[in-house]
Amino acid sequence: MTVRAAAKVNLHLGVGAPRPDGFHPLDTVYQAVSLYDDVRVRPAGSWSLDLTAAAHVAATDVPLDGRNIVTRAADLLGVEAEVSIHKEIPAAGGMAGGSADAAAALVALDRLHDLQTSDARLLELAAELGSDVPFALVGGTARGTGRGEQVAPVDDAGSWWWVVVPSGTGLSTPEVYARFDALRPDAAAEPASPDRLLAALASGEPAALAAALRNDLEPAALDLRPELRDVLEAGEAAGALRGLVSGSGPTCVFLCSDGPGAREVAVALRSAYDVVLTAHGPVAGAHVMTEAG
Ligand SMILES: C[C@](O)(CO)[C@H](O)COP(=O)(O)OP(=O)(O)OC[C@H]1O[C@@H](n2ccc(N)nc2=O)[C@H](O)[C@@H]1O
Ligand SMILES: Nc1ncnc2c1ncn2[C@@H]1O[C@H](COP(=O)(O)OP(=O)(O)OP(=O)(O)O)[C@@H](O)[C@H]1O
Repeated sequence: MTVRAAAKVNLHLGVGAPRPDGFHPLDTVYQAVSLYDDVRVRPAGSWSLDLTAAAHVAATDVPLDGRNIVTRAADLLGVEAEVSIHKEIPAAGGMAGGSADAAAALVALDRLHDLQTSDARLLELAAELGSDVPFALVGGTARGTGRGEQVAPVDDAGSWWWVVVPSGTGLSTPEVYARFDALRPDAAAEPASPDRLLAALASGEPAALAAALRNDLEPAALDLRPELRDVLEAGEAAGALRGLVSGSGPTCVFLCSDGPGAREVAVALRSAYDVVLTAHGPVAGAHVMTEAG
């Protein structure tokens, strides 16, 4: 059986001052977009894991041992399987590729072994694996609070088009949060609320959404990777409504007016950047693709 899970973009990422446990309080709005990883599981008496990746994914740094988040998901469920991951989501790119794999693995292994884990328990296990993993289960467009793991769907009247420019080299999420702390020693305890973004989503208007996009981690990602400013400028010069660093970066995403608009921006950016993808959102959370006998 194969379970598919989508990448995410944070449309709003409000970040507060670090909590005593080191995590940052978030008020974020996630959107699942149409770049997918697939996790295929087969019955087996022992554990095995292999990985393939689309040409645009630099997956050589993804560990295949007990550190892989899919192995950790199987450990939580206490099951064995023969598992293959196929990645189309940029690795360490700020689009929650590892989190998508974890969510897909939870669903796939639960089904394979007929564990009948409740949705509430799957969400708890997801939160143990990582802050972004519960959203990867749920998909669509959702608000995330706590450290990002408490997710609730929000009204989204639009169908939104994105151009995605991954970077050859990933950024470490803890490093980006540490740079946020260094740049913002005065950060308020409470993260910024997404009210304006939520109103824009409900309007369905691309120009309103473009004006409301916000990522508090963007200055930290740009400080670590100044060249991303050029990427953002190039996308906006090519006609995107707005460019934004995705989550902790370094992937840059560009909101466009519609599908043809996104294709036009993508064509223009391909003259300067090796990998330029288009995607739309919102799309579904982790879901079963095939049930092989
Ligand atoms: C940047 C985002 O992708 C935005 O959605 C997420 O906040 C990151 O989520 P994630 O990759 O699932 O992160 P986790 O695996 O939970 O945490 C990795 C590390 O990121 C930092 N971290 C993560 C989430 C959070 N709310 N505050 C943090 O400071 C911590 O240093 C933590 O040790
Ligand atoms: N299945 C997996 N796929 C990708 N990375 C994994 C996986 N398992 C463990 N990792 C490790 O997690 C790190 C972050 O990978 P991931 O692709 O989830 O980052 P990300 O897209 O920046 O995530 P986020 O947006 O949640 O910060 C990688 O550098 C890798 O070492």
